[in-house]
Amino acid sequence: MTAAASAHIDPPTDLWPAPYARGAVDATVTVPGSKSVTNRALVLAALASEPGWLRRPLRSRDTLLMAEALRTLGVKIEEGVGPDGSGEAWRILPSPLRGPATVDVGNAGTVMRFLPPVAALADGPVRFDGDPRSHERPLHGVIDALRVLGARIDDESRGALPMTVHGAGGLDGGTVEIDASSSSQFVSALLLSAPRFNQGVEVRHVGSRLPSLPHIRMTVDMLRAVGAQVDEPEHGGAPNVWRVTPSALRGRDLVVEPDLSNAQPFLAAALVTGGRVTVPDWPARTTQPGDALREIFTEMGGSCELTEAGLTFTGTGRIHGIDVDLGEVGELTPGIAAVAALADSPSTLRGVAHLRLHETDRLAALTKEINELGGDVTETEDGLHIRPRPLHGGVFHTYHDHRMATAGAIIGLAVEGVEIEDVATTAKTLPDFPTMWTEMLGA
Ligand SMILES: O=C(O)C1=C[C@@H](OP(=O)(O)O)[C@@H](O)[C@H](O)C1
Ligand SMILES: C=C(OP(=O)(O)O)C(=O)O
Repeated sequence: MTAAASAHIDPPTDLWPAPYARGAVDATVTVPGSKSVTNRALVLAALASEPGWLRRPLRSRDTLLMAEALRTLGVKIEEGVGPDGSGEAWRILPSPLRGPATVDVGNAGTVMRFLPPVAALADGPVRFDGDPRSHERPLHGVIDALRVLGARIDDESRGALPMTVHGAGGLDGGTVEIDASSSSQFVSALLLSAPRFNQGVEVRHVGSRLPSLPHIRMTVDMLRAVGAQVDEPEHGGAPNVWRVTPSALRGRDLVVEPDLSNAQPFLAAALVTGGRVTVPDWPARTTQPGDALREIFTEMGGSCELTEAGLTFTGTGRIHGIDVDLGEVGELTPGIAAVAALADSPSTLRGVAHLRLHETDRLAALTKEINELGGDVTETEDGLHIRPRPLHGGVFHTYHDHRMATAGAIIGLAVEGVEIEDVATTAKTLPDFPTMWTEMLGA
């Protein structure tokens, strides 16, 4: 091989000029289904004792990886229209779970955490691997707990991917203590499969903070909706113990709610441009953390109204800073940080130390990228301090993080010349983002 042929050549950087808003947006934006609901529903349907339907599922990298992994384990997932003939749907036909199998988790926290307990129920080895970042994201809570509950796992990297779960056709289950302070998904993962464990499960969180409680509530609600019995005694006002009784699960006909965290950049556009955006089908009641945007973005200067048409969010063009604990709604942090960088007063975002272990180290990435556009952001122990300053154009790097890309697009609305690196990374949860964004702006 010649020196030139062996030299490492960086691929050309893919830059997307973020559209600058010349006026107030006025748009209705239909947001695809929730990632968190779709992937929980797929797992529960795969573990059920009868077929189920999933209508308006999200079709994005994370959910297609989940569907593909379940197919590899023997579950049939067919394309179809829902039983009432409306909308696109998946029909899920559970079958005995089989190994050997190989699961690609990509960089999906839901796939890498929710599927190892399912694999323990398969009748052979299941190998898990994914993107380089998946090797760095914490998984010890799931691995250690599954071992206590009776599973055999080879994790050559000790507590991380890649690993092999040696499915034995069933799992004892029982009582386990875990530290879920680095990810709520450890708790959700164990609860979702627990009705199929011989003794069910009792999970006790023993760590310091427990992030993303609404996502654990989503798990509990969705389990109950398919007939599982879940008890969650409260401790100091919040649950820290969950008990799931062994039982058969019903097949469900579920219409997936729009992804309210993916609605965030569009609502932010109303706030930033002093415009108006309506998101149809905004649920009146939901466990999705994105529902907190109604309160957070209102405090930051807008107003919202929930009607038959959906949620209409209206901005005034003035954005105020905010001091807020985002521990329960961590995945909203990049979008809130982007809006905060454009505000008329400083912001402090707290309670999100665990974001250092998300798709990328989000606290470091937001600090670096906003500061490179002229901003003044500092990392704190558990969040960000953002002092707004006039920003200028430049490249906004995204680190394979969909929410970094949408955060950069929000800033680009108000700052001319922002270019988003690898906007295609939004395909993790919202493949049509660039088109939806330009359509919202009337381009
Ligand atoms: O269970 C879920 O669907 C999720 C839980 C949260 O994870 P962490 O608790 O790891 O933050 C959230 O950030 C992620 O986007 C989705
Ligand atoms: C943290 C996120 O994803 P994951 O499910 O991969 O943890 C996210 O979507 O913001």
